[in-house]
Formats: sequence, C-alpha cells, structure tokens
Amino acid sequence: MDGTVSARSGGRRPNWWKPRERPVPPAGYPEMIEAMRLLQDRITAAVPDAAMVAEVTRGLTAIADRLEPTARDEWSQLAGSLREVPGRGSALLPVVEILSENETTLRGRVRFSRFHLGGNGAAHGGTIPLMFDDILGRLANSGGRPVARTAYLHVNYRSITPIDRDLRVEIRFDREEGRKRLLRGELRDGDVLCADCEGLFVELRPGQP
Ligand SMILES: CCCCC/C=C\C/C=C\C/C=C\C/C=C\CCCC(=O)SCCNC(=O)CCNC(=O)[C@H](O)C(C)(C)COP(=O)(O)OP(=O)(O)OC[C@H]1O[C@@H](n2cnc3c(N)ncnc32)[C@H](O)[C@@H]1OP(=O)(O)O
Repeated sequence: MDGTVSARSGGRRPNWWKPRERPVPPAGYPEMIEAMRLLQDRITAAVPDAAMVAEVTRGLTAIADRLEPTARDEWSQLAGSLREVPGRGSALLPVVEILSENETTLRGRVRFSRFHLGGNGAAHGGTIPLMFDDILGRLANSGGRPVARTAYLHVNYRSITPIDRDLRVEIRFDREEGRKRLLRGELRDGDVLCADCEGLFVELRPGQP
C-alpha cells in the first residue's frame, strides 16, 4: 500500500492500486502506434490479391517476431499507459484528443476510422461504449481519487455515428456517493446527438483486482 491519498475522500483512504513506474517511451513511440492504427485501417479497407496477402503476412510476422523479445509485464508496458498522448498509446482505443479537462468535465474530439466501421459508414456499436468507458474512466479516476472500475455503462444510440469525421465528446461528473461515482457523456456530430451514456464507477476496496 502506498501513501497516496484522495483529495475527494478527505485524505482518509489510501490509494492502494497504483501501477509501478513505467519506462519512458523512446522517441517515436506514439508515431509507431499511429502507424499501427494506419495499418489497421488499411487492412480493414484492403482487398489484396493472394501474392500481396502472402507478402503482407510475411512482413507482419517478421515485425511481430522482432518485437517479441522486448515484451514486458502489463505494469511495465507502454501501450495504453501514455496518459498525455491521444489514445494513450493504445491501438485498441478510438483516439480522443482532449481539448479541456478538469475534475468535473472533460471535452474532446474523437474520430472513428475505417477500423471501427460497423456498416454503411457508421461506427460499430461496440466501439462507442469502448470510447465512452475509457474517457469516463479517465475522469472518474482523476483528481487523486482512489481507483474505481466501471460497474455499469448504459449507452443510448440516438443517431448513427459516422466514421472519418471529427466528432465532439463531452463527459461530466454527475455525483459521488461513498464509493459510487456517476458520470454522464454525450457524443455529437455537429448539432446531431449521436449517443449519450451514463456510467457508474465503484471505488475498489483494498485488495480488489
Ligand atoms: C482498468 C482499471 C481502471 C484503471 C484506472 C487507473 C488509473 C487512472 C488513470 C488514468 C485512467 C485513464 C483511463 C481509464 C482507463 C480505463 C477505464 C475503464 C475502466 C474499466 O473498464 S474497468 C473494467 C470493467 N469493470 C469491471 O471489470 C468491474 C467488475 N466488477 C467489480 O469488480 C465489482 O462488481 C465492483 C468493484 C464494480 C463492485 O463490487 P463491490 O463488491 O466492491 O461493491 P458492491 O457490489 O457492494 O457495490 C457497491 C455499491 O455499488 C452498487 N453497484 C455495484 N454494481 C452496480 C451495478 N452494476 N448497478 C447498480 N449499482 C451497482 C451497489 O448496489 C452498492 O451500492 P450501495 O452501497 O448504495 O448499496
């Protein structure tokens, strides 16, 4: 248990869940993840012939083999841990560029891409909760609060969410009751409400994974 305490809990509760120090990302690391995202988009869109399939498979396997000896455990990995980098260095997440952020509100710009396609130009319905969960989780765990996990995430799809367009997302901290933190969010394409959500985050008790 470390000694970090939450401003919101009046300094009583220790913040036990804390990843170890991460290695500093080498120069070019965010660009490498960006190249991975581009690859995901291009593979999703591609209809290659058999020769190109074989060539790409060889190339990707060679890269995977080169990376394998550098693997570390999850507490030391870089992907997903780069809080200051849009998308946190995770190729899984739709990239949210954070425009403003404080302890109660987060505003950002997000662009779903071909990799996230569901159908007919619209983002896959699973990628929208993924995006919401990540930024709700970011706000829920901000301000030195002890770590909380999503207990539920309710998403309403109000209108299709187009890919390849800059959309706006806004999250706000609604209320906090004991270990429970309720947050709400909205995703908009201009004036059109694409989706909104409500998420409950519950602060973990010491020892809870
Ligand atoms: C990934 C972890 C977070 C990492 C954050 C770390 C650092 C922060 C820094 C940067 C963050 C950047 C980005 C954020 C990254 C990721 C965010 C994503 C987070 C996730 O994606 S995380 C994965 C999905 N998540 C789970 O894998 C949870 C599995 N689950 C459990 O671990 C337990 O289920 C738990 C702990 C949730 C509760 O369990 P428990 O036993 O501790 O508590 P209990 O059940 O007593 O509930 C206490 C009070 O909450 C009410 N309550 C509970 N559940 C409810 C529900 N569903 N509906 C309505 N009310 C509910 C009860 O009714 C009671 O209310 P009351 O006190 O009023 O009676």
